[in-house]
Amino acid sequence: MGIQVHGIGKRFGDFVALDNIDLSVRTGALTALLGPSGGGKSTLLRIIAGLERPDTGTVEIDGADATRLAPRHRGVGFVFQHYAAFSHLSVYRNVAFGLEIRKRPRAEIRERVFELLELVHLEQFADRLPAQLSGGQRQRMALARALAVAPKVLLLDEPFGALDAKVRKELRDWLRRLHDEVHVTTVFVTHDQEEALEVSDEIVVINDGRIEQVGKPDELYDRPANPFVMSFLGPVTTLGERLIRPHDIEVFTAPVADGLPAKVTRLQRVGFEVRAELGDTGGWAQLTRGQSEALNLVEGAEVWVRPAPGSTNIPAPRLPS
Ligand SMILES: Nc1ncnc2c1ncn2[C@@H]1O[C@H](COP(=O)(O)OP(=O)(O)OP(=O)(O)O)[C@@H](O)[C@H]1O
Repeated sequence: MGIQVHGIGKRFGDFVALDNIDLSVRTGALTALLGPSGGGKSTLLRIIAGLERPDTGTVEIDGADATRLAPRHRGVGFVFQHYAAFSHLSVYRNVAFGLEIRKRPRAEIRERVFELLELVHLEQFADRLPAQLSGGQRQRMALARALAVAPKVLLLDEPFGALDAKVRKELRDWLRRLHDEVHVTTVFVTHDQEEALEVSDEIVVINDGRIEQVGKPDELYDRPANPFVMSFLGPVTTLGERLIRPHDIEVFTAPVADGLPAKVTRLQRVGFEVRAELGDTGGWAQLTRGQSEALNLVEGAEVWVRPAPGSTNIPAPRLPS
């Protein structure tokens, strides 16, 4: 069940936005569509929502073919980055809106709206206007409104994208807890790898209109399918012919088995970490301040470097010549 996407293709003129996408989203899971800007994440989400028509392929929601259904008949709730609230209606009425147009009994609406406002911690703001809320509170109201009509699927397009870093972080922790309470199948778009790694059950990496990899956050981190996925999830460098994370490079001041000789061409302290540029290898190692001090590292030092045991490293892509 959940969401099944088969053979979805979408062009805008000559530009291929989505190229034959197959994807299965698990019921009840929180799934992130992660990738760089312009990769096709929003287009895929909008096709699932019914806001955009695919050129080819099908969308199945909860076991039923939804490809030709209008958005309101798909049982989906959605929230966008810049949420458009009804500015003249109270928070209560904004959340109640979908239930009112469905002509639900007044007492039922009241009960449901207060249940939702409690869920998003806005019960004391029921009578305020949206303009009297902070950005984070408005996005929580948007989520309550999307959940009001008990959607089978919740679709979120960068819902916290417009907010500052601290509020974003609070909201994503909160989204995770909310999801653990309501368990509605949720797909959210983000270009922020930390957000995806922290919050989601499953991540779909999308780039250039194609899916690069699908997996749980740990699977993607530990076993990236290719250099793109590995470098999109965080900093990478090279060691010999391998692509590796800089904190997975071990540094020694005497020769070690399998160690590559290198010279520290630059030492840069950045907060709690020290970056050691390894001139002749072209890479760099990330150490803690304590590690760097214990090794007495200085610029110009001769060192030996090797991948830490158990670290993830994959063949480095060849640079175009
Ligand atoms: N209506 C449209 N007309 C023409 N091109 C479009 C249209 N919608 C999207 N595109 C193009 O399709 C590509 C994919 O866009 P999409 O918004 O899906 O990417 P995205 O991965 O969500 O990126 P972002 O994070 O920047 O929103 C982009 O190059 C975009 O310019």
